[in-house]
Amino acid sequence: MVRITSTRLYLQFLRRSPAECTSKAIKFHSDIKIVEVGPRDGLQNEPTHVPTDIKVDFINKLSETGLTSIETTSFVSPKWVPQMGDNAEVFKKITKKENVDYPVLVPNIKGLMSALEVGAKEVAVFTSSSEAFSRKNTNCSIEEGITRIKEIIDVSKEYNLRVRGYISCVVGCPYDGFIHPLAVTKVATALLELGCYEISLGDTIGIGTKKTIYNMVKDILNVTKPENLAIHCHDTYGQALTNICTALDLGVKVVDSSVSGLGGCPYAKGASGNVATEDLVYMLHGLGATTGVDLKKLIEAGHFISTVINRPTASKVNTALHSKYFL
Ligand SMILES: CC(C)(COP(=O)([O-])OP(=O)([O-])OC[C@H]1O[C@@H](n2cnc3c(N)ncnc32)[C@H](O)[C@@H]1OP(=O)([O-])[O-])[C@@H](O)C(=O)NCCC(=O)NCCSC(=O)C[C@@](C)(O)CC(=O)[O-]
Repeated sequence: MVRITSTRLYLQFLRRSPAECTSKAIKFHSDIKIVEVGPRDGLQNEPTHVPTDIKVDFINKLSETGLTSIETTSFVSPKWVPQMGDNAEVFKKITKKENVDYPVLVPNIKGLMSALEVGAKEVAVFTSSSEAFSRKNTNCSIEEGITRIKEIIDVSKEYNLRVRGYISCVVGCPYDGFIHPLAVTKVATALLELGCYEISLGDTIGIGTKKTIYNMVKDILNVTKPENLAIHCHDTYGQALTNICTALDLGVKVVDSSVSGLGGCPYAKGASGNVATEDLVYMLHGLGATTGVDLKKLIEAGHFISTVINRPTASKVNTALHSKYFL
């Protein structure tokens, strides 16, 4: 807590405009891009099957909120993640808006080919900074995973596809425990060298704190600029917003989130959803940042999906504002 020791200092403090009291990074980077991962990261772990048309309606509603990137589905093995088994149908059926990107997650060349067939323009590849998680999630080592990613990127270049890279377990792993920042920097360097335009740093089990997130991002900034990074925080321990602010303070300007806080990873038992997009937008707007997102429409989309999957929203902002806006 700041202790004000003299009346003069106290008066100076009171005279500061609200903008001066905001996070450093927000002042320097007022445009924050949100990558909505609810339809993919959010729904992939849902135990009951969500009908394709519901997924399509959900994505269409998200497309109307002002979000500019919506991760739509994943072209992974349906044996591993059955919920994403209707990937092609979902992708083909959604109404694509010109100013919105619809990236899809792919684990290998087979997934990439399916994504190309339906006309995806951007793919996301994924690996981990933890060896054990890599094996659980993709049945291969980190090194083998990076070889698969190289194959994906080589083909993607021929088709002018943008490739975003995810790294999971950037501060901790459910199997390997604490992850050293150097392990993350090593994988991030490899993905950037291969040609990923952005690396999304995933705190898969939401175990990060201000300190561990700071140390991890700071270390990666030895090899790349903040413009090449995104932060992806699950909220298992309620630290997501704080951790996101920590990354923003270091210059990161892209944040992943899931409307209504949907989600969890099928290979990280107990991991809860991503930070809720509604909570993120509320926080960013409160800091004076621009996101282009209409909070009211977002709340409606979050309420829609929570209702159809029969799950209370994990967004505090949605809980607080839904009745005010809609009842
Ligand atoms: C990578 C594999 C495929 C390896 O799985 P495998 O079993 O080693 O692969 P395989 O090559 O032996 O294939 C097994 C079967 O899957 C099929 N197959 C193989 N590939 C595909 C494909 N692309 N699309 C459709 N089918 C596929 C393949 O054809 C074969 O079918 P069969 O001959 O038995 O009938 C598997 O482990 C997999 O799909 N893993 C994905 C797991 C996943 O989706 N996890 C969640 C996403 S990552 C995440 O959530 C974290 C993140 C990104 O959000 C960030 C964070 O929070 O940390």
